[in-house]
Amino acid sequence: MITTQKVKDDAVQHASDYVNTVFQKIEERNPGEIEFHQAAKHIFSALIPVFAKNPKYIKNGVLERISEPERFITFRVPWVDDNGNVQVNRGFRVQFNSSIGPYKGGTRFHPTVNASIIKFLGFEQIFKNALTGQPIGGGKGGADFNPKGKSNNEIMRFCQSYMTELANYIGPNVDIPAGDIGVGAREIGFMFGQYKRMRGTYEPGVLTGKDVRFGGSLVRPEATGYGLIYFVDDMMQDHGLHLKGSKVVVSGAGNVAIYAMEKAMELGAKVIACSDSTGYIYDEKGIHIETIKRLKLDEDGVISTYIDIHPHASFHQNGEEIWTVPCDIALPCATQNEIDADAARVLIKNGIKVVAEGANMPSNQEAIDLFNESHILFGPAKAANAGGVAVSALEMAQNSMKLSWPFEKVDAKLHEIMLNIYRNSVSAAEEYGHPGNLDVGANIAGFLKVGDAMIREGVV
Ligand SMILES: NC(=O)c1ccc[n+]([C@@H]2O[C@H](COP(=O)([O-])OP(=O)(O)OC[C@H]3O[C@@H](n4cnc5c(N)ncnc54)[C@H](O)[C@@H]3O)[C@@H](O)[C@H]2O)c1
Repeated sequence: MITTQKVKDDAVQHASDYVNTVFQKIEERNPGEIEFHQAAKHIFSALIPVFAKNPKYIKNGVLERISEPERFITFRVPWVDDNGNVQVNRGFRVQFNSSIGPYKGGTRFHPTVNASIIKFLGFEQIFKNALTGQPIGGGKGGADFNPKGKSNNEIMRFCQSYMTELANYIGPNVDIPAGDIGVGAREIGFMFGQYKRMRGTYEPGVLTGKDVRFGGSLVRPEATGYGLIYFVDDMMQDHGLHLKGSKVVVSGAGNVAIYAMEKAMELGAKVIACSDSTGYIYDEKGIHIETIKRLKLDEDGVISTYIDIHPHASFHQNGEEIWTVPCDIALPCATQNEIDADAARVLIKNGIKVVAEGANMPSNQEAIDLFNESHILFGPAKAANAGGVAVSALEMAQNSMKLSWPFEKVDAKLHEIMLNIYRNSVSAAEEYGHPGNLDVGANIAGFLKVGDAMIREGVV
C-alpha cells in the first residue's frame, strides 16, 4: 500500500531530481561562471519543497526559463583618459526577468565585474524585487572599470560612453538601472545627463538613485542601510532581542555600510568596527560616523586615516579578520563571499546572535548552514537588503506622478515594506516546512510571485 508519506517522499525526490537536472544544464551552458552557479544552486535547493508540492512549476518549465536571462548584453566602452590615452572597458547589462515589471537593478563599476558576477546579481535581483511587493522585474549591469584614482572628468567620460551604448536598451518602462558598488549619485547624474542628451526628452524614470534636484527620492541614499537595520530590528524584536545596547560589526564603508551604521546607532546599538578594501578599524568607544562619512563620502579616502583623528582606535590591515571582533550582530555590507565557514565558526564561537546581509551573497553556503545549525538569527541578502530597490521603485512612482514625497513619508513606507518582507519570508518558511529559516522563506516567497506570473503569461 502506498502511504501518504511515500507519495510525499516520491514528490520530493522528483523535485530534487528536476532541480539537479536544470542545475547541471546551467553549469554546462555557463562554464566557469562560479558566482552564477553558486547563486543558482542556493536558490534552487530552497525551492525543492515548492516543486514537490506544486508540480505545475515543473510542467511549465519555470526553472529552466527563469534561470536563462531574457537578454544579456555586453558592449565595448571606449573612453579617453586625462593623459590622452584610449582605454577600453567591457560593459554589461542582464535583463533577466520581466514577468512582474520592467527590469530593475543596479550598476556595478569594479575591476572584478564579469558575466558571472552580473548574472549572479541579476538572478538574485528577480526574487528580491518580487519580495518588495512592487511591480519590478530583475536586471543588473556594470563594467570592469575601476573608478579608484580616476579624476572627475575621467569618471564623466566613462559614464557617458557607457550610457551611449546602454541607452539603446533601457527606458522608464523597459529597464531602469540604479547604482551599486562604485556607482553613486555622481555617476547616475552623468549617465542621466547623457541619456537625456541622446533622447532629447526629459525622462527621469529611466534611472534611480538620482540627485534630489532632478527627480531623485529622499531616503534613496540611506535606503539599503536603513532598511537592513529595520529588518534586523523587526527580526530581533520577534525573538525577544533588542538592538539597543548590542555591539555591531559592519564590513565595508560604502553606501550600504554607512547608513546601516548610522541607523543602528540611532536605535541605540554600538558599532565597534568597519572596513574598506584596505583593512578594518576597531573603535571600542563606538565608530564616529561623521568621520567615516567625511573620509569615505566626501574625500574618497582610505579608512586607515580614521586613527589619525581618533588615536584610541586601531587599524588592522587584514580586512578579512574583521569577523574575529566579538560582537552581537554582524552585518556584512561590502561584497560577495566575505564570510566563509571559518569566519562563521569564529563568529559563532564569539557568541554572535544575529547575522544580516547588507551586501549581496556575502556569506557562502557553508557559512549559512553553520548559522542555521547554531540557530543564529540570519537575515538573507535578498530580504534584508531589499530596502534600496524598494525605495528605487518609490522613486519611479514619484517620477511618473511628477512629485516628490517628504523624507518621513518615504522612510515610513520603507519601514513598512521591510516589515512585510520579514513577515512574508517567515510565513513562506513555515508553510514549506522550514520554520525560522528566512533564507529558504525569502527565496520561496520571491519565487512564487514570479513563477505564477510566468505561468499565466504563457511560454515566452
Ligand atoms: N547600493 C545599494 O543600494 C545596494 C543595494 C543592495 C545591495 N547592495 C550591495 O551592497 C554591497 C555594497 O554596495 P555599496 O553600494 O555600499 O557599494 P560602495 O561602492 O558604496 O561601497 C562598497 C564598500 O565595500 C568596500 N569593500 C569592497 N571590497 C571589500 C573587501 N574585500 N573587504 C572589505 N571592504 C571591501 C569598499 O571599500 C567600500 O567601502 C554590494 O554587495 C552591493 O551589491 C547595494
